[in-house]
Amino acid sequence: MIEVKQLSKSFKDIQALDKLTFSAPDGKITGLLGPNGAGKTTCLRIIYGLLQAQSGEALINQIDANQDPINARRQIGIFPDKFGLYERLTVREQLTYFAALHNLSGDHLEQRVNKVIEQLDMQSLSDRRSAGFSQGQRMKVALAQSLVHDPKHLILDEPSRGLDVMSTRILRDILREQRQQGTCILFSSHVMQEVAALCDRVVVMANGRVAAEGTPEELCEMTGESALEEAFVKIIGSDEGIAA
Ligand SMILES: Nc1ncnc2c1ncn2[C@@H]1O[C@H](COP(=O)(O)OP(=O)(O)OP(=O)(O)O)[C@@H](O)[C@H]1O
Repeated sequence: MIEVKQLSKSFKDIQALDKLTFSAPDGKITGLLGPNGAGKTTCLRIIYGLLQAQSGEALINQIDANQDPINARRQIGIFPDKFGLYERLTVREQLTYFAALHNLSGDHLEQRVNKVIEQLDMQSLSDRRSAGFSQGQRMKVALAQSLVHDPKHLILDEPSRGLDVMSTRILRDILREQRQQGTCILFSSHVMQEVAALCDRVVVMANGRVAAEGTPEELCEMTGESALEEAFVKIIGSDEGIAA
């Protein structure tokens, strides 16, 4: 479970997060939806220990990323916004390298690498170097890399940005599969369709704060709207920076 409690972060005079508080339960997909500049990336970067908050807590399985970023990060798989692949390594070598960074070794490491290759149906790619891979193939490697240490929490920043329809569908299928295995999945988006298609719970952010949270149905009920899109616009007070 990921719990964000009273998290505040400012960059000089910009208050990016203002006592942000929400939680993302295990076995559910939680979407962080907000317009550009709402503070989504700042929040995720604090959770995975790349940024320090000025106050508040970002707890991953009870470990505060602000106090103990290394241990907190061990609990997390990160699907990066840019797929930084090592193009001279084969897929198997790259996955082995990342598994080793997460302290896996020996038979267990080998089993995990084989498992993600199978899970993502990458057998035919596994001994190829990633230079020249298509966008969908690169996405699969990045996703396999985030899952190789079998994390109980998966964090994705704008996951389908730049992906074609096929890659987006593969990504969604894998996220649903991970959810079924009990993984806590948190992703940020400013694309309503993506959130509506995937999320069990939605945390709507604006100006570094939670504007509303609940299931898509609850958000509609709360605002008296039948369409999620209208509910979001009502909650945020504008449709600027949100994509349909
Ligand atoms: N390193 C930084 N230095 C200065 N200001 C920053 C920095 N990072 C973020 N900000 C500011 O903090 C606010 C929140 O930014 P953040 O990137 O978290 O928003 P976001 O919701 O992820 O937006 P987007 O959807 O555009 O990625 C914005 O006003 C942004 O300009």
